[in-house]
Amino acid sequence: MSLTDNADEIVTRGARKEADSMVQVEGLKKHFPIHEGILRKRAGEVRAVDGVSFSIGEGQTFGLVGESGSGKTTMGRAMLRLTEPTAGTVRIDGQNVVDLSEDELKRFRQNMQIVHQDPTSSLNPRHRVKTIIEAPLKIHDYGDAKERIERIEELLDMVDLPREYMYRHPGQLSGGQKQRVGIARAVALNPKFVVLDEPTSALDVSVQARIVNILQRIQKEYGITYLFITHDLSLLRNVADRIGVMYLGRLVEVGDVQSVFRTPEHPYSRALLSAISTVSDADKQAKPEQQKLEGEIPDPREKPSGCAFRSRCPRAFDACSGEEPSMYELGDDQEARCYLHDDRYREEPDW
Ligand SMILES: Nc1ncnc2c1ncn2[C@@H]1O[C@H](COP(=O)(O)OP(=O)(O)OP(=O)(O)O)[C@@H](O)[C@H]1O
Repeated sequence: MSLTDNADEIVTRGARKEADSMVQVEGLKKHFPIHEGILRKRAGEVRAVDGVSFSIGEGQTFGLVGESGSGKTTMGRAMLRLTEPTAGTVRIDGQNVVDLSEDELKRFRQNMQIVHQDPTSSLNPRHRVKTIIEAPLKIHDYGDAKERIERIEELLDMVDLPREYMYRHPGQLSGGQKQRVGIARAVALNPKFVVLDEPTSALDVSVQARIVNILQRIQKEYGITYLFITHDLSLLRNVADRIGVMYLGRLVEVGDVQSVFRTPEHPYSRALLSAISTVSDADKQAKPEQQKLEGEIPDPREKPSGCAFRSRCPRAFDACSGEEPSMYELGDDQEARCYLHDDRYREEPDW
């Protein structure tokens, strides 16, 4: 265990560890100004994403988990520049997308796509499926009309939809079928990186597994790198290679999925894991004591000083209200932002 209280050191270590990564995020921030009163005067800001760094290996899935309001969607959108980041860099296949001009960004979009949570609002109800899937192909000058139809057929096969569905409107499809159209549209140009923003949470439980299955199959076949955003940690057990746990705009734990499930090293991760019933006995074994997550996530405008989780943390002690803890390296691929891992506080209750 070592204390990494120097930002440069963290960046260097991350870069070395993930030399073959497809996605590298460093110091990403997105702050939203808050305006109040008739004159809409600036009255503060919401630090939705506040200095986040992580990377994703090529063809891998990084699961991003946290309660509602922790900043997951904003992070996914800022990474794709669907909202402009306030600071930081996002490298996708070596290209810092934050640096791209509008024209360059438009071209680069074929490499990075998103699947939205709600397929109903993300598909234009007036357009046929053909028009919806063809849109990115046309924008990026993919072949002639015949080649585009062939590609649409291929994509419908890929998401297990009958080819004749290309002549249907979204209103004639079930929720799961609409989401499959959303996936077909996102992968139409064979992107390198796709953000999956709660891709199954608006769907019936019965169709969720099917959607996950399709996403995994496509990833395997095309080697696509995923950021899988969810508030459902149990979903990530079989889907993610690595996990990032987010709380009030910051990552509090990052690690490979096995390690985080077996031995969650941040009290927040432990609390999230305690709340799910599908943790296996093997996962429970290392840390049998369960912790309940009490209270609500604080208003991000009134973020506690020091460790932001301390207002809800059963293990909080004096140091937690001082400086925010750094990320402590805890294994080959696991780190947690918690003073319980600092040698200076080893006297504290053994958890
Ligand atoms: N356009 C915006 N203007 C101001 N604040 C915003 C904006 N978008 C998001 N926020 C705030 O940023 C914080 C993070 O929101 P975000 O939607 O990214 O969280 P989330 O973890 O994805 O939550 P959910 O699971 O509910 O989607 C919240 O406090 C939210 O109110």
